[in-house]
Amino acid sequence: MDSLPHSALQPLTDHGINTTLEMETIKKTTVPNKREGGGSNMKEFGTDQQDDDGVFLTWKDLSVTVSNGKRGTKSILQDLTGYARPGELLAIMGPSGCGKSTLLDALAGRLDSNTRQTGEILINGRKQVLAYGTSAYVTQDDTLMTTLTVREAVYYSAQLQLPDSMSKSEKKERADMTIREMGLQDATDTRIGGWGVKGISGGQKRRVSICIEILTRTKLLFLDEPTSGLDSAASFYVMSRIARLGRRDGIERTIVASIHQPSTEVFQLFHNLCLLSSGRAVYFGPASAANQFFALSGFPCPTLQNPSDHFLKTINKDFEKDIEEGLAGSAISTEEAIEILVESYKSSDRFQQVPKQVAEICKLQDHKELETKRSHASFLTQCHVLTRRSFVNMYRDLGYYWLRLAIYIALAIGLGTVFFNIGHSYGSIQARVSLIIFIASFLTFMAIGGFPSFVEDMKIFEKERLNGHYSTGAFVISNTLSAVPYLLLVSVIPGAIAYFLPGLRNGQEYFVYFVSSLFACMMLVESQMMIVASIVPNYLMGIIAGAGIQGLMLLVGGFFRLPNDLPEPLWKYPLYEVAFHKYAYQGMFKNEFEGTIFHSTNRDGGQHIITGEEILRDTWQAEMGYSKWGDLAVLLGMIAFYRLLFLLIVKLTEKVRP
Ligand SMILES: Nc1ncnc2c1ncn2[C@@H]1O[C@H](COP(=O)(O)OP(=O)(O)OP(=O)(O)O)[C@@H](O)[C@H]1O
Repeated sequence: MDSLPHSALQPLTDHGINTTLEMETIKKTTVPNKREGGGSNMKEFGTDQQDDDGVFLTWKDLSVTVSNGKRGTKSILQDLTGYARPGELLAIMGPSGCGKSTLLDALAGRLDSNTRQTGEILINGRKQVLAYGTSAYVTQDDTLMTTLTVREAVYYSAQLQLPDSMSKSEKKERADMTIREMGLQDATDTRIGGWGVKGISGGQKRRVSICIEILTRTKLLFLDEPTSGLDSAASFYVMSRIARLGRRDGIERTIVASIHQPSTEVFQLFHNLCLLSSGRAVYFGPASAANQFFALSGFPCPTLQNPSDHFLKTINKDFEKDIEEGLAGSAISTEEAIEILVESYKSSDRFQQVPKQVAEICKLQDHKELETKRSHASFLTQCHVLTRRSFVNMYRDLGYYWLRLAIYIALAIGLGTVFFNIGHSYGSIQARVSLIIFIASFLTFMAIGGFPSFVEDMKIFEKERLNGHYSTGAFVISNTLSAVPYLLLVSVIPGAIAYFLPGLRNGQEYFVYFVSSLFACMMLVESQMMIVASIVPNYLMGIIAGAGIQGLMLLVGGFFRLPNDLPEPLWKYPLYEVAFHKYAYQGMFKNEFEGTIFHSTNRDGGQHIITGEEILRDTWQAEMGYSKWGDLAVLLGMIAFYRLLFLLIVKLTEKVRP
């Protein structure tokens, strides 16, 4: 369990407000008349009708099913009807696996593609898509850049999400204020940490995730278990600040949160409660009336028991025996208890009122269409901030480039030693070719080693992109720019060792070409791996798929089987033509051999001369119609092509997402 540092509790006492008083204040300020919102009369919506900037979210007969293969379909949500209104906090509660996250996903338009949704979800009475950036969603898992400190993570995010009209200092102030609001002031300079590197605690990560999503104060906020990993005091402070957001700066925000185990104090912050059991509604209505509903249905909350604990205990059928015993001598099973509650809810006035309220919300004519574009940082700012963030991440993540640099140096020293001073004899031709092939194939092949780190980047990108933090174009550009210095480093240093120790062709121009070609190949492999990551976002499968693609290209690159010997359908056309190895090998061969002469002495003492052009044309069947710079240009063109393809795939995925 994460414990909140003492100073994190200070803001309340700093302002001379005690906990109870603050709760009262929250209730008074954020809970207008509609706190008792069970009634269906239109007066109830009076204030909201005037506030046409708020977001009314309604759902009617919402069902979600998932295909269970041959076993048919499994129902996750069944005929749910409800609403969430501006200035209010709707809590979704229920036992684990009852469908809370699925309901949130459905409302946020993020259901998995293997699910099927029926029923109607309306925003401000209209069917409209929640465009990127019009809502924020704090997901259950904390996908954060582990190498950054808390301050950096929130500050970079503020720079990305807040508009250019805000000054840098204002953005910084907003970030600092949000960090303080979430009680993270003592952890600001601690790295988030992740696999293998301990950083902040799980509960603190949860709060960093919330910080990042509440920075822009979107009008619609979804939170999936915002208090998981938090102790009861931290849960209360976090939830009270979230509740306060509902009516901050004179703007009413709609907040929907799934929550597992609210304390009595936290429960009192909820305006409405949606209680689910196995995807069915057990109760929907004012949170304050839920206790009475349970009592009237024959399940009164025992004195001194937290009502939310009582609700969950009554409807949790995962641990049948314990619950039965827990039902204070009651002879009925949990299944029966749930049936009684569901029927009791269906026959209640409240159940009749909910669709009426939904209809009334939908009838309101003056609701604006949801803003489709939120004001962001400009594209240039996004590129700049993302490049800086990515550069810092690559610098601090040993697995991204540093480990590769160390291994490349070791390999280059190995190569330099094995091929040390190959000389200029006829026999050195074979050694030169072998050395070049090893460098252009194996060293570039190892560029897939950065894949796991890139997959982590992709996860963060996907989460941030779904919440509309920045554009896909900015991500691709920044990822390309931030990688350049590191790729230069891993191609120049090991490249120089592997070039000069064996004594490859003398001359600055030749070395520059060699290193440029190595750099282009590494970047190309990374670009191909980006595409793999966008299709197979899983380490192991991605590395296997990536290695398979590289292996195939290596096979048809024109060395292991000469170009004219490759079978024409498929292997020569198109694979040989699209394999980057063809251009890498031919470019590096031309760089090494074009314009050179090698002498050999026969057994009888006769001299034999072979030119570099003959080696290229006759031995390696290189295409001599264009220069080595043409090969390099093809490699650079391929980098651009693969990066654009990645952009296209991500954009298409966004389009086909439900
Ligand atoms: N895309 C999916 N494919 C298959 N099953 C799914 C899918 N989405 C949800 N489910 C199933 O639906 C049920 C509800 O899942 P959901 O994540 O909504 O529950 P939850 O109430 O949020 O649980 P928890 O509180 O433990 O997070 C689970 O049994 C889950 O396995």
